[in-house]
Amino acid sequence: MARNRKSLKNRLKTLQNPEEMNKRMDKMKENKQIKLFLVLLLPTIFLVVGLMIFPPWGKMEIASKVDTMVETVEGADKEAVNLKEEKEEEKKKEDEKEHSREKRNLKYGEEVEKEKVNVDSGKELSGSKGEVEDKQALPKREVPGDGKPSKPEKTGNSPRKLKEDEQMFKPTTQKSLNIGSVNVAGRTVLGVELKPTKSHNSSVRVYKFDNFLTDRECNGLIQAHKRHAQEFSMVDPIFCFDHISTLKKHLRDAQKKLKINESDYITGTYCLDTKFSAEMKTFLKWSSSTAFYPGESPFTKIFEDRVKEATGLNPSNGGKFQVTSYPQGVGYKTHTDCILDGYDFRDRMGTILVYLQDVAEGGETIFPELGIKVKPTKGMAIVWNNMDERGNCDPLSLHTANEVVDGHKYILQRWYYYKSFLSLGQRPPEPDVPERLPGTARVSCDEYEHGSCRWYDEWNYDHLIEYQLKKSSLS
Ligand SMILES: O=C(O)CCC(=O)C(=O)O
Ligand SMILES: [Fe+2]
Repeated sequence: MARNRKSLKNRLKTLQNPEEMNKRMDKMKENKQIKLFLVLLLPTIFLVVGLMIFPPWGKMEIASKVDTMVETVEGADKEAVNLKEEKEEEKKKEDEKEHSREKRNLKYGEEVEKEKVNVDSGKELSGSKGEVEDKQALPKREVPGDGKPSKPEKTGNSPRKLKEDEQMFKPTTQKSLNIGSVNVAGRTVLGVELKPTKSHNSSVRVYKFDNFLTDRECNGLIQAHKRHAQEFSMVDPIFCFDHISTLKKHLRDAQKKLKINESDYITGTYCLDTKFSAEMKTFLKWSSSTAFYPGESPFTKIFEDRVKEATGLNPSNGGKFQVTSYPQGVGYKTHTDCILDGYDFRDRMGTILVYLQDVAEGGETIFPELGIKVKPTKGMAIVWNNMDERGNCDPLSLHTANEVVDGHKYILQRWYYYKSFLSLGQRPPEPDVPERLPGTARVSCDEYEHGSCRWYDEWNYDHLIEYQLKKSSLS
């Protein structure tokens, strides 16, 4: 309070003194000028400093850079879109190819079904087994009938899934036959051993079952095979040889003078290119094999159950079902169904073969080492073991299909493996090599005997492997 009173007194003193008053007025004017100066100068300073830090020309440059980038990104986007479109187009083509393949394969299954080869039994259809491929054992040489596991290839399954399946898979072993009897369409059919006419110390035993398939089943299979083969014959097949010497023998026999060199083979194979293959088609003869797989027709279950009952052969050790036909003048080389000196138990322990129609003359199945000769008789099955109980391929299991002299021979074949594997009984994916039109069949001419070429509706890697092994001998 005392301080307020003192400052009031000072103010009164100033007002009463005019000199003091003028001094004060001048000071106030000075202060106003400084304020005005500051008000005008400061924004200018800020403006100048601002322009120095963020020059508008720099911004223009950045903006133009951003624009260019946008353009580039848009360009890249367009390129990506084009690429994507191209990829989609490619995928579409690939899918179409795959689809037509699947359609073909399925069609065969449908055909077998359509022909009602299953009418004698109304049993349930089993689902198709497991997976595509397991540990690969490459065949040492070509084995008739394409029975060995094929090379792992494109599949719809992830490697992880395959691995899981592989771990889950429990192989079954089929060491021997256990021949008995079976009921076929209300009749008991009995297995009978075919006695060898030659003495031998072989483990191989051959048995026959009359009327193992009904007439209706035989006819159905023939019809399905014929249709399938007919469909396949729309595209010229590619001719493959186990060796160039086999090709030369065929040419010599047909009295054909064709100059063929390395460039006429499809790269990576022993298969002749389209031009030469078309030429071969005009003079070679072959038997034809078409195949279907477990679950692709109700018949597969009926057949494997019947086989199990009659022979003890376990369905899970069975491979594909193959129908083969031989026209007049054609037979098949002397061979074993298993690999001699093989190193793998995943080999064909037993074979069942059913004759689907009579053959007027020739076409016998001959076991030269055992002295056994079987005349094709409609519905009759023969079954034998190729390996002994320890899993060795028995060389005395050699057999031949004698040339058909009069008539047309049709058979159904199925092989049972000593040790089963994951891809057994699965339709194998077709290899990409050699490049060919979809639906192109392969005629394999392996060894020169009885005109042993065989037209397969499926591909495997044997000829590619053979080629790799014998590449040097090509020239
Ligand atoms: O047709 C035959 O009699 C025998 C055929 C054969 O042994 C085979 O294809 O592996
Ligand atoms: Fe055979």
